[in-house]
Amino acid sequence: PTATNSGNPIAGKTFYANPYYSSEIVSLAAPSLSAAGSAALAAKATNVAKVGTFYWLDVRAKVPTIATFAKDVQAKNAAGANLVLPLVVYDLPERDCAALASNGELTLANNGAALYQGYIDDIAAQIKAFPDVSFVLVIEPDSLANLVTNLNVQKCANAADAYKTLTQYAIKTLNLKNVVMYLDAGHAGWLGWPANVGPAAQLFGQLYKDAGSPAAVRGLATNVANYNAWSISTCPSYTQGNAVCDEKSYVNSIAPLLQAQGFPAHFITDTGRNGVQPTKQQAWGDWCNVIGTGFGIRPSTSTDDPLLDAYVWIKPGGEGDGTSNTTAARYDAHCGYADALKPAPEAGSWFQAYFVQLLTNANPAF
Ligand SMILES: O=[N+]([O-])c1ccc(O[C@@H]2O[C@H](CO)[C@@H](O[C@@H]3O[C@H](CO)[C@@H](O[C@@H]4O[C@H](CO)[C@@H](O)[C@H](O)[C@H]4O)[C@H](O)[C@H]3O)[C@H](O)[C@H]2O)cc1
Ligand SMILES: [Mg+2]
Repeated sequence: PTATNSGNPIAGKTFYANPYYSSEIVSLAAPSLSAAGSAALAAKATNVAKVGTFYWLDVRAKVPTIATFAKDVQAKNAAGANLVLPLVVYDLPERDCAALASNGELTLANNGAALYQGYIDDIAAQIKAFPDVSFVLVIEPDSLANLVTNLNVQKCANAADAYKTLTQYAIKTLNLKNVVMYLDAGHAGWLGWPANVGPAAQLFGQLYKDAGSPAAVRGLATNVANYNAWSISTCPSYTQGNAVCDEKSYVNSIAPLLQAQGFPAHFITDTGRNGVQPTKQQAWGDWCNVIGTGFGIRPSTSTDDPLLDAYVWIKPGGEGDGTSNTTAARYDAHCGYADALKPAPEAGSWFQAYFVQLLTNANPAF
């Protein structure tokens, strides 16, 4: 494929709305809203349950769920739907190495590399069992991005080689006909800085080539679990110093650098929590449970940029970013900041007040 408009492999597809997220809403959010007398919001909540979000394989125990969802997708597609199954691969040893909130189950000291390869093998086996189902995979949020900016963090420095070799293992093993993969690439406020975008492109390009340029690797995913606009006319104050202040400009600045290295990357961008612009972030690096946010543009493969395959909801809105309990093992100070909604549950757990915030502030509205 040559230019930036080579065929979008997910064009026209709809993202599967998995029953895990819809059950969080139907069994947790809606009843709570009704009990609080917000019948109107409860009704809107059930509409959110129909939106296709990415399902995070954040522990090995969740891998068998793939089969459950894939069977449902098969049935729905047999009945005329045009669904793809969106998943996040997210279990590297020393996960989230520069933070604490999302640290995972695997560590290098406890056989984490071998266990991770087993995790990837299990995912591949599930996918191979459903050759007629198309899978869209986001590979390891917050991993390679941390190798660009946080090698000064001991945990990241120690894990750097493992992150690279295991990511290569993942994209080679998951390089299957019914798979489209996007490597996580942070966001405009992380790797979009002029000082970071070159090293980022170098890292992604090298890894792509070292893995043999896998056909299933379509490009990069941006803004995962973050809040940046896809396209904004006035850069918010907290982005000062970086003209690359939205995801569209980040994508358009990194794409040619990747192309130059033989990586014809295309993109997907997380719009699950970017509906309110500018955000209420006090600093651009504030990432935890940010107040005042809203659901953003709905998932769609109709975009305004040939580089962008789709707007997607990767971080499921309503699942927390990190606990605000200062005594918790995974307590990260970012989740105690003034612009972080409190009290907050552990990362990945249902955060009802946050869901209500996103729903109330949704743009477009529900
Ligand atoms: O003026 N200048 O010239 C200049 C030059 C350089 C500057 O430095 C840049 O400053 C940026 C902040 O502005 C930093 O970006 C932050 O980096 C954090 C990781 O360290 C990210 O945190 C992750 O966020 C994830 C969700 O996105 C969480 O899931 C995950 O748990 C969590 O760890 C933040 O998003 C991201 O915003 C850059 O590293 C840093 O290089 C700054 C100014
Ligand atoms: Mg996180």
